[in-house]
Amino acid sequence: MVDDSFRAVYRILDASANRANEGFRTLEEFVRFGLENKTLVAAAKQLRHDFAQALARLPRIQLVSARDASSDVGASAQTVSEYHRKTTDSVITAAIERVQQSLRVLEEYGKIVDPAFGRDIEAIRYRAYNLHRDVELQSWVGQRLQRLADSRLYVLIDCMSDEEAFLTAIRKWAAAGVDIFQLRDKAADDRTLYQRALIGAKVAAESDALFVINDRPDLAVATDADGVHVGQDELPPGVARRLVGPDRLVGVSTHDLTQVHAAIDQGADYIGCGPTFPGRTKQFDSFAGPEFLRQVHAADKTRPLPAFAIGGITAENLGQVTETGFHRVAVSGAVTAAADPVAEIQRLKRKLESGR
Ligand SMILES: Cc1ncc(COP(=O)(O)OP(=O)(O)O)c(N)n1
Ligand SMILES: Cc1ncsc1CCOP(=O)(O)O
Ligand SMILES: [Mg+2]
Repeated sequence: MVDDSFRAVYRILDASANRANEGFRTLEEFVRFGLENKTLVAAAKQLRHDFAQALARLPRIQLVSARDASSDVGASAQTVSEYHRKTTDSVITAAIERVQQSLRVLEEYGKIVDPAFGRDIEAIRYRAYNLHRDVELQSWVGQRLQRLADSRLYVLIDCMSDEEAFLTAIRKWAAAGVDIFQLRDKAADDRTLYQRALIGAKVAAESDALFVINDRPDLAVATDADGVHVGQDELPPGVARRLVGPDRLVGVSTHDLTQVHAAIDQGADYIGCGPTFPGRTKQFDSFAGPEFLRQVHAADKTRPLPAFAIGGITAENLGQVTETGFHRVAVSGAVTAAADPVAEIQRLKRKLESGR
């Protein structure tokens, strides 16, 4: 029979142990079947195993004897939010919170029964914090990579006349179908770039569009942008990666297949391929043209990598791009200089999605 003075403690430990186990398993299923990340699966399994080892210090028969789910006054106290899970991210967040809260309860009340148990659970709790960090980062970068894979229309924008015009354009153009924005403004000072990028990253995130900074990994990190785009004259992709970290995107400009393969080897998440046609935003002495696009599309190695044709692309010449096999484009003047940018965005998007 359970000593009444300990009965409440045993019930608390029993409930928290079950809740933590359920949370660990919920996380592990996402890491295994959602992220398909072997390293994280191994870490999650090991943590769950070590947690079970720590629980073995508790008098199990006492915990089970004290269990009385039918008289649990907390069982009927539900919050509305616990029945709402919109995405796997919200499931993961709830599971992480459940594990962390349960481990803290086990640690504090477990010390009453066995101080060594409290110490074991404290160590498990800190390992759980790190695992949760890695799962959330992987999940966030996973989302960015998925949105990148789904992207078709990429628009390069400058700082525009003021913050309001900048913010309004991003909001309206994202709603019209822009998948990725890149802030590229060679005339702007750092403070202006920084302030616009803070706004752009936030507004783009609200609209499910990605927001990338041209040339500057430091600004991408400082403004929590989704990534950075570097050309052949900027920092090498591997260095940009070191600066922005594993959970942001690194895009690389390419003008021939050698540069394409180098970009892939250095960990690019996507490539820009051009310049394709003469345009108004940047002048070139020569053009890689549609032939380069055909080469990239035909090269097996580039298969999985999102590639955006760039340079003088408009709705009028888009057909010359899509017939090479490309179905992603990066444009600037076609949208920013259009009389009706929203209509132009919709026109480009329709053509990209229809393939003609
Ligand atoms: C998507 C995309 N592709 C290519 C470029 C060109 O980048 P880069 O060669 O570094 O030239 P600048 O844009 O820095 O003048 C790009 N910006 N975006
Ligand atoms: C930055 C850059 N790099 C290659 S072409 C280009 C400019 C793209 O702008 P537009 O679409 O107006 O030619
Ligand atoms: Mg550049």
